[in-house]
Amino acid sequence: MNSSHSALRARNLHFSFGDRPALMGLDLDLEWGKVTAIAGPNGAGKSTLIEILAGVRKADRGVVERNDDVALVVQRLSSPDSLPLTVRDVVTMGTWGGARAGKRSATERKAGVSEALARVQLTELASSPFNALSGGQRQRALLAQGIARRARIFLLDEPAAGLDAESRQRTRAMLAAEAARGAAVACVSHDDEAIDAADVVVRLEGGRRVS
Ligand SMILES: Nc1ncnc2c1ncn2[C@@H]1O[C@H](COP(=O)(O)OP(=O)(O)OP(=O)(O)O)[C@@H](O)[C@H]1O
Repeated sequence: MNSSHSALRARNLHFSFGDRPALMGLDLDLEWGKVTAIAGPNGAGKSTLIEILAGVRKADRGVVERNDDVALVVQRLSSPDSLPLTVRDVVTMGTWGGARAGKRSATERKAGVSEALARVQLTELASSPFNALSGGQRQRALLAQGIARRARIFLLDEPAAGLDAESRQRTRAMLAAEAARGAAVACVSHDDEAIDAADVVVRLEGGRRVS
């Protein structure tokens, strides 16, 4: 296999919490232009996998090869009350780092932030406090942060509960749009609709990939 063809390639991932194995030898490829749903029962290892793919948790064994910047959209993030951030602030943070950040002028960055806000339909809430957003809106703001950074790999840990059907549907449409632009998207999905809508479905059970 030529690894340069996939956006992300993971091989033989192992991870344990103490003596409790969470991932046991998992292989995964994420392809450009595709949405991959990561499905499976509670405790199967989905969140652990997403964190290892994103690089915020290190596998005990195995390798992850990432062929572009990764945007990680986690569950239930909030900003500290002592550091009030607007939605625009959160999206602007996306322009601070990343492989492509340094090459842009301040004007280009501002335009990139506005475009990212528009792509996730949050333009009207740009000046609102991030903590005042609903769970689904926060998720979209973090997605916009990745878009502003021009990340091309999006990893989402979708909460099992707490988002209404309309909100999930909106996020799903936005992820499909990013994939249509060529991004590689992986999303932990709990509902059948999201799993049915994905281009690729990866199922975990007890820390192993079963399909
Ligand atoms: N911080 C932790 N300390 C100890 N064990 C943990 C920790 N986080 C997860 N685990 C265990 O690791 C295994 C995998 O958990 P993980 O959260 O990755 O599963 P999941 O598929 O995302 O579950 P859910 O659908 O409930 O979010 C489970 O057995 C879980 O109990």
